[in-house]
Amino acid sequence: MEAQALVRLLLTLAVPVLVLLAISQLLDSRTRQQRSRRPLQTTPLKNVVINDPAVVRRMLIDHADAFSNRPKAAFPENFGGTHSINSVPYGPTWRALRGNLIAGIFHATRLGVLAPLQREAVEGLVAGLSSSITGRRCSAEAVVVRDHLHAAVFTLVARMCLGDECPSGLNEREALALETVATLLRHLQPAVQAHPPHHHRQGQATTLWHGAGGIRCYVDSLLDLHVPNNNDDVATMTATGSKRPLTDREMVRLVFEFLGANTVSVVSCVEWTLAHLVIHPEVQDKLHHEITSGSHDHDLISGDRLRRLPYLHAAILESLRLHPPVSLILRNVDAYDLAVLGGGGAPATPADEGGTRPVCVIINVGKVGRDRSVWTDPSEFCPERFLASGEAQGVGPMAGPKEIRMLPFGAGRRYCPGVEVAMIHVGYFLAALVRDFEWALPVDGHSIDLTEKHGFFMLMKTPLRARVTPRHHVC
Ligand code: HEM
Repeated sequence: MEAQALVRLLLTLAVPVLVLLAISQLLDSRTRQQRSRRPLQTTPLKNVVINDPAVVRRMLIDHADAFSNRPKAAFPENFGGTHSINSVPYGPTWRALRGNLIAGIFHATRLGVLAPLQREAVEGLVAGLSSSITGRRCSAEAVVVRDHLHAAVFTLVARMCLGDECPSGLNEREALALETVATLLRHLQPAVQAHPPHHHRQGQATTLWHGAGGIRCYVDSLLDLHVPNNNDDVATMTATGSKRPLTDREMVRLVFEFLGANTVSVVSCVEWTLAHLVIHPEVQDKLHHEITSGSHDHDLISGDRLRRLPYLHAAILESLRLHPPVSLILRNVDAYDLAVLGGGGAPATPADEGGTRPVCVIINVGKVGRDRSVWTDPSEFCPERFLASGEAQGVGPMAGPKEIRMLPFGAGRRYCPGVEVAMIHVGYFLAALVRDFEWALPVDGHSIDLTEKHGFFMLMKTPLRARVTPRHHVC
């Protein structure tokens, strides 16, 4: 069966399966409720919140060895003992999985190959938004942009993950259905493991999982990957002993991580930035001027052109400073290591003297970005601070080794491996949305609600509603 047909079939199947899943979830949650009445047997982990940028830098960068693991409690779902890059303990397996993502998929030399997929996703977003505006009853009606954005970003990410035969131009429903299929895969893991589809092993992949147009997708890289059997040799980070391919269950978990980490974080950042552009029309005008001056439409969708848009870059950084999509950074450390750095308060003895006790360090990324001792008027949205002669000239998305002023992508060994691709994707989507549409407050008197909704990702509590007017004929 052709890959495209297979994906369409999956999308069609998703609806009835969803109903079944909802029922099983309901039954499941009842069982969980019953179980939750029993007392918990686990010892609670002590939480220590640290938001001082200087201490954060000492921990994550100077003492990276001791601060390279996340607490297990942060990953409560039972994935059958498998790990994502996020959850795997620091060691050779982590290095193999992370190295595969960075070198195999996100390497600078490979990012250019993604340009056609990125262009299609951006064009799909503009077309979708245009047709929803055309369908409005009156021109003053406000549009909720998040669903459009989510569909466009997810389509792009699904194609990076599953291959370029994954259909482009998914509408919101299809994107949601495909995402549901990914979620279902997670739920169906036991069945997948009982009947592993070995036909996709050793280069005999199904067309769905292999891109035919020269774009090596994430699943291809996972099929070829071998991970060490032993993840314990942290001292040398070399795998002693043999290597093995990933199990299907492990692949499902990694695919699920790729789809999730790649989508919502980018949607969140674009939506927050647009919200500030609605509140600050003068910033939007400046941005529009930068994006359109001296460019033809197609110039926009190129990495080269994006790099020559400093004000766009500054607006994205300012948005990430104020509203980091991943708002908490967690580390599992020994109380002694923390006490040595002056955190946690309680005196501790080294682990080898029997005094070990794990502590969960929580870094609030938003608080670091709004620290009054570091930023002038920290709550103000002011992209100019990141331009030449601004107070944050030279500050980028990655936390610097000498000083941390903000850390939207984390710091130290476990910093976000998607930082470059995320900045490119946010830039592409924002540039197209500002180039083609004017964003304004709704005329029905609603203002923009900047309340944050905290979860694994930090989104706007009330999705952005704005009056969106095409700047020219964009369909
Ligand atoms: C605006 C977009 C994004 C933001 C703000 C963001 C932020 C973060 C943050 C704060 C962390 C934790 C870092 C730490 O603990 O020090 C993280 C980890 C991670 N992110 Fe992202 N991320 C974004 C996009 C992406 C993308 C596009 C991917 C691609 C798959 C990705 C994959 C990951 C992975 C795999 C980890 C775990 C890394 C490890 O433990 O070694 N992220 N991200």
